[in-house]
Amino acid sequence: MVAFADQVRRQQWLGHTGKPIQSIVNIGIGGSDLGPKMVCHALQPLGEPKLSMHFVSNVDGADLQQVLAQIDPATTLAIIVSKTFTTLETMTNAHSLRSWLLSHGVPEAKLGQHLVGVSADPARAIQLGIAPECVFKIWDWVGGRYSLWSAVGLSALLYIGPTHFSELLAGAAQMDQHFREAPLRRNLPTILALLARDGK
Ligand SMILES: O=P(O)(O)OC[C@H]1O[C@](O)(CO)[C@@H](O)[C@@H]1O
Repeated sequence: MVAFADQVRRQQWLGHTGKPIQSIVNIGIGGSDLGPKMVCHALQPLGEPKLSMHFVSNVDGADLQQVLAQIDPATTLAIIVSKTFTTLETMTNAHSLRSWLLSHGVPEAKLGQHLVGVSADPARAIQLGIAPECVFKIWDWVGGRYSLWSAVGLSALLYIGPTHFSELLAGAAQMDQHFREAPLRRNLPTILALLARDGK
């Protein structure tokens, strides 16, 4: 995943016309959308300025159309993120985006340069035309709401780069440890949960 991200970030991963990737479109919903979207938003100052990031989750076609109006198929990389690769909203948007690429000049044989997948079920991703080596695997035991820390974080990795992404993972591991060990009155996730409850 890091080798792939490095290639895209160094402008060595080329679209079908030989131009480097400039736009990343993350297609997913729930945990396959919100985590990476939040990281890209929150860590924008660390983001790669040559990449514009887009997130599509709504099955209402207006969501996807708004993004397609801003990007060039020749320089677009779509990441289809779905643990199951069966989620209706994500599959609908993935098929629409695939058709848009094909109808805007991307030859079927070169779709692999514009489409990658993240899934616990790589065979389903390959059926969509994604090259086997471009399917990044999520472990079965990763729950959707925590999946940012797995391959679902690919768009965040592309945007903030491997060094910052490793720091993000290390920070999460540190917080896991703090949650397990800190006394309740100083336990940050516990305090946040209590504040959220009181806020209701
Ligand atoms: O990643 P998938 O399989 O497309 O599922 C999308 C989301 O739907 C849920 O299964 C339920 O909302 C979440 O856990 C998950 O993040």
